Amino acid sequence: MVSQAYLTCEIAWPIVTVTPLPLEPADTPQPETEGTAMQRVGALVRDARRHRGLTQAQLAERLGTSQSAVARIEQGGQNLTLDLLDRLSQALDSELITLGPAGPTHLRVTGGTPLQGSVTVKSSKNAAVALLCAALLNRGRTTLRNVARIVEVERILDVLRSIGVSAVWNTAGHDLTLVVPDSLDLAGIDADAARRTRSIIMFLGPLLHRADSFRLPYAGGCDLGTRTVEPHMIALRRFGLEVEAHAGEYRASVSPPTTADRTIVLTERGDTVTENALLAAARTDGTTTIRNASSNYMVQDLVLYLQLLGVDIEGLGTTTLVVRGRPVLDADVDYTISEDPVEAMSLLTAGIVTRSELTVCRAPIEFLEIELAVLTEMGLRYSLSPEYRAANGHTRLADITLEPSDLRAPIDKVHPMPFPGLNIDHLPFFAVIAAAATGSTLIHDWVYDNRAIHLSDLTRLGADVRLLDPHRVLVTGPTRWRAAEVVCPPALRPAVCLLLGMLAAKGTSVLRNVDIIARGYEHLYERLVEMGATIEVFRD
Ligand SMILES: CC(=O)N[C@H]1[C@@H](OP(=O)(O)OP(=O)(O)OC[C@H]2O[C@@H](n3ccc(=O)[nH]c3=O)[C@H](O)[C@@H]2O)O[C@H](CO)[C@@H](O)[C@@H]1O
Ligand SMILES: C=C(OP(=O)(O)O)C(=O)O
Repeated sequence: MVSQAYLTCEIAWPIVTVTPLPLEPADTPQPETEGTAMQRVGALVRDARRHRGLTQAQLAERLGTSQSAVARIEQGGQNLTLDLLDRLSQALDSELITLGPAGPTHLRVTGGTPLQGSVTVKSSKNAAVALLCAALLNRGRTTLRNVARIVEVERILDVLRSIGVSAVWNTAGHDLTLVVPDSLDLAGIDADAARRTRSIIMFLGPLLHRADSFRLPYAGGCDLGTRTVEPHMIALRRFGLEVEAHAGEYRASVSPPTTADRTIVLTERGDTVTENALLAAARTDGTTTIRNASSNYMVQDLVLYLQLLGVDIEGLGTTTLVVRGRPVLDADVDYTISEDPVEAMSLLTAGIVTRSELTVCRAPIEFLEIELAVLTEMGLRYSLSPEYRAANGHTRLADITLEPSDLRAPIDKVHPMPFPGLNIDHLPFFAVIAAAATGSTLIHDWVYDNRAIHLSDLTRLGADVRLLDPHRVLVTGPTRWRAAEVVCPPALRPAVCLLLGMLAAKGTSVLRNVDIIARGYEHLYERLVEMGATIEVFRD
C-alpha cells in the first residue's frame, strides 16, 4: 500500500524518488509494491491514471501512443526512458517520478557576470488563477492557452479537480482544457490545496451561481501580513451572498439578489475583489456597474475571457465596468493568457543589476510604463522594439533591450498605486535596483504590512537597506555585492529579489528553500542559465 512517506525505487539510474499520491479509499485496489522495478513503476503509473479518472486509451492519447503501449507500461513490460517518464508525469499532471532525493530545493548561485542574449516573458500567474476560477461559470469547454506551469496554477487545478472539474493539459503542456460537470462535488474540496492559495477566494463569485450554500477553506498565500477579504464580502453581498467565517472556513449562503440592476462601489480598488465582482455579475441577470474597479492586467484578461463567453462588459481598462449578465454561459472558447508584467520586471531587474546587455521579449509594455519612466530617471539606458499585440489581440507588447547603465537614486520616493500606477508587485524589485544605484532611495510599500520587512534580507548580500518602519525602507547604493548564504523569506517576490542580488554578487551564494519561487515562476533558473547565469539546483 502507498504510504504518505516517499517510496524509493531502485531502477536503471541512481535514485528515483516517487512522489506519494493521495491515499486511496480503503476499497480501491492498492498499488503493487513487489515485483521488478519496472512493475513497481508500472503500478504507480496505473494508480496515478486511475486517480485522475483516465482510461488507458485516454492516457495513451495524451502521450501520443497506443493503448497497448500504456498497458505494457503498467504491466512493467516496457523500458522507460527519462523522456517517457517526464511525459508520463505531464500527462498524469503529477510529478510522478523525480530524480534525486526529496526535500527542500536550494540554489548555488555564482554571480558577478553579466547575462546576455534574450529571454521571453511567460504568461501571468495572476491572470491564470482568475481564469481558472472563471472557467467554473462556463457550461461549455474552456481552453486556456499559454498557461504558466507554476505551483499556484497546480493548486487551483487540484481544487477544481477535487470538486469534479476535468482539467487536461495538451501534450505540449501549456494549453489546458477545462470542462465543468453539471453538478459539483463541493463537499469533496481539496482543503489542503485551497488553504495554500489566496486565489481560492475567487471561487465565491462563480459558486454563488451553483449552490444555495457551500463552504470554502480560508484563503492563504504568501506571508505579506494581514490581507483583508472584507471588500469581497461587501461586493458579493449585492448578489445575495452572505458569508460567515467559522472554524477555518467560510460558510456561504446565497439568496436571490433583490434588485434587477446594481451599482457596486468597491471600497478598495483591489484586483481579486474586482474579479470576484465580475465573476458574480457575469451570470447575474440585469446590469451591474462596478465603480472603483481595478483596471490591472489580470482584470483585463478576465474581461476579455468573459466577453468571449458572451458577457457584455463595457469599460475594459477603466475603473468603471458595466456588466450585463447572462444567467447561462455555454460556449466553447479558447483564450490565450497574456504576458506577465511581474515576470518581465523580474527579468529586467536581473539584467539591470548584472549590468547586462539583454533583451526581454514580449514584455507587456502597458503595465511597465511607469516603472520604465522611473528607471529612465534613474539613468537606465534601454531601447524598445515597435509595439505589437499579444495573442489575446489586446495587450500591448514590446521587446526591451537593456544596456549596462550607471544608475542614480531617484529624487522622489518609489511607491505603488493601483494601475496605471507603479505595480505593487514590482516594488520589491526596485529595492534591488536601488541598491545598485548611487544615492539613497526611499521605497514606500503602503499596501502590505509585511512585505518590505523581507527586503532587509538584502543586507546579507552587502546592500545598505534600512527599515524605517514596516512600510518604508531606505536603500543606499551603490552596493558592493558579496556572496552569502540566505534562507528564502516566505514571500514570492522578495525571494526572487534575493536570487537577483546573488546574480550580481561575485562569488558563490546559496539560497535555501527556494520552493516558494515555483509558486509564480516557470523554469526561472533554467532560463537564467540560458542567459549565462551560473545556478545549480540542489537538495539536502
Ligand atoms: C492573485 C492576484 O491577482 N494577486 C494580486 C492581487 O491580490 P489581491 O487582489 O488579493 O490583493 P489584496 O486584496 O490583498 O490587496 C493588497 C493589499 O492592498 C490593500 N489595498 C488594496 C487596494 C486598495 O485600493 N487599497 C488597499 O488598501 C489591501 O487591503 C491589501 O492589504 O493584487 C495585489 C495588489 O495588486 C497583488 O499584490 C497580488 O499579486
Ligand atoms: C502577492 C502575490 O500574489 P498572491 O496574491 O497570489 O499572494 C504576488 O504575486 O506577488
